[in-house]
Amino acid sequence: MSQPAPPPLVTRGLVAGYERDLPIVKGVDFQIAEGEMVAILGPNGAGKSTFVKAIAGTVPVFGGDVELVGQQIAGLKPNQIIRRGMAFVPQTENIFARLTIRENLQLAAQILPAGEREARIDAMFAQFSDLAARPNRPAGSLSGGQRQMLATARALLVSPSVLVLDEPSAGLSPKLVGDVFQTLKAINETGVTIVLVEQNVRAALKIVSRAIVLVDGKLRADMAAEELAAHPNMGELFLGSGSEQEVSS
Ligand SMILES: Nc1ncnc2c1ncn2[C@@H]1O[C@H](COP(=O)(O)OP(=O)(O)OP(=O)(O)O)[C@@H](O)[C@H]1O
Repeated sequence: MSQPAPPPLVTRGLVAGYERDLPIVKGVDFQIAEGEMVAILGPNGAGKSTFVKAIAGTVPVFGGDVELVGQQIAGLKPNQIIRRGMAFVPQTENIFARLTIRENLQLAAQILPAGEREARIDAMFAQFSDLAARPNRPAGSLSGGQRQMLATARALLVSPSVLVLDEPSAGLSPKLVGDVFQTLKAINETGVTIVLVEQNVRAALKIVSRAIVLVDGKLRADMAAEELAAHPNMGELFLGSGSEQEVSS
């Protein structure tokens, strides 16, 4: 009998932060199945961004494992992680404002073999019609939603199997949040596994199938999106008050 394929992304006891003696992420176990879309939720300062940055290799990992399709990636550099199939869209500084849309995509495409770059850029223009409409426009002149689309297109250029986004809706109007989330849902439906950090809890729970809640760097809940949305103690879950027990479905 053949072995089942390893999950796209797993963390085991992940400890990470900015100083070794002051960890922000304090031993988080997380797993996502192929094709799943999962939100990382929690109060301000809970360590959500630090968690995904550690997975993406932009914040130091001090302990535990991160596995991408069964391969250990903790401690690798961001570019090595991208080459193994995981792309990360940071919350800020995710595009080059002074460069045009096309130049932004060309820069991201440098990681690909030369012969594949133009075809992948064309594929992104086919997928993101707003970007294709004016490819020579400076990225700095785009609206917040379009910038987020450009940052996402830069990440998708490398055909990742896992896409990780840090607060893709930050700073956007409710209408644009809806547009960005629908685009992410459509990307997920093409088979890309997605992990996203979100503050916009209600909107996020409408597009993901599952969510985890981090409080003070620890896993507080891991449950189906519908169940979390209907949870009678959602406020308590997010504040981390009440029982110190992990809440399970
Ligand atoms: N570059 C940094 N250097 C040192 N500490 C940092 C740095 N970035 C974040 N922190 C600290 O790490 C903790 C967790 O921050 P993090 O941004 O991961 O939380 P978060 O859950 O994403 O919060 P928010 O929703 O407010 O963005 C906070 O106490 C924060 O001050």
